[in-house]
Amino acid sequence: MSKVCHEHQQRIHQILSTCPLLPVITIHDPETAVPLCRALVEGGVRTLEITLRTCHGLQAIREVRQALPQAIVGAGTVTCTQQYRQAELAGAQFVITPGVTEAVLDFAITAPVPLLPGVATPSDLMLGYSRGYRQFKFFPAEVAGGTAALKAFAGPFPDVGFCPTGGIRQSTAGDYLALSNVAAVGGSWLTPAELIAEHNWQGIAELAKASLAGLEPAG
Ligand SMILES: O=C(O)C(=O)C[C@H](O)[C@H](O)COP(=O)(O)O
Repeated sequence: MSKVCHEHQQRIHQILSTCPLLPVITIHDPETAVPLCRALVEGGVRTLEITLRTCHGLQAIREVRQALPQAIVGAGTVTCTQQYRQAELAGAQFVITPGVTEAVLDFAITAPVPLLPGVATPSDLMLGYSRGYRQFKFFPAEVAGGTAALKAFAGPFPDVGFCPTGGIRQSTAGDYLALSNVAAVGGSWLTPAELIAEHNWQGIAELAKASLAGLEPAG
C-alpha cells in the first residue's frame, strides 16, 4: 500500500500550528468572500477553511488567494477526488474532508496539495493511519465524544494530531486546545451569518481577536 509522504504531514502540522483557530467559511454571496477573509486575517486568524458547500466556494478560494497572500487557504467539505482536483486548481493550499473514503485517501497521496482527512472513530483513524496519515480533522467533534474522545484516542494513537471541528464555540475552544494532541480547532462561530449579512467586517475582526485573546491564560 502506498503511503502519504512525510512532507505532506509536516506541512499540515505546520498549517495547524500557524494559528490555533481555523474558521469554517461558507460563501453565499460571492461579494463577501474577500472582505470576510480580510477581516479574519486582520483579527489575527490567517488559516482559513473555505467550504465547497456552495457553488461559490472555488471562486472564493481563487479570489482570496490572490487578494490575501498572507492567508493560508484550505478547501473544506471536499468529498470526492474530482472536488479535490478542482480545489487544487483553484489554488487551495490544503484540503479538508469531513470523513474518509479509500479513494480520497489514496488520491491525496500523489496529489500536490496535502490532505487533512476527517475522522470520527478509531476505525476511520486506522484507515488513514495505515496510509501514513498522522494529522486528522475530528468531526463532528462535540457529538463524536468531544475532549473525552480525543483523550481516549491519545492512548492507541500517541503520534496523531487532531483539529477538532463541529459544535465547538468560543467558550469551549480552549478546552480542546489544552489537549496535547490538538494544535488547532475549527468552527463556524468565527463567521456568524448575521455579521456577514450586515457586512460587519469590523465585527468579524473583533470576534476573531476576542476568540484568540480568550485562549490566553488569564492574568
Ligand atoms: O463542511 C464540512 O466539511 C464539515 O466538516 C463541517 C464543518 O466543519 C462543521 O459543520 C463546522 O461545524 P460548526 O462549527 O459546528 O458549524
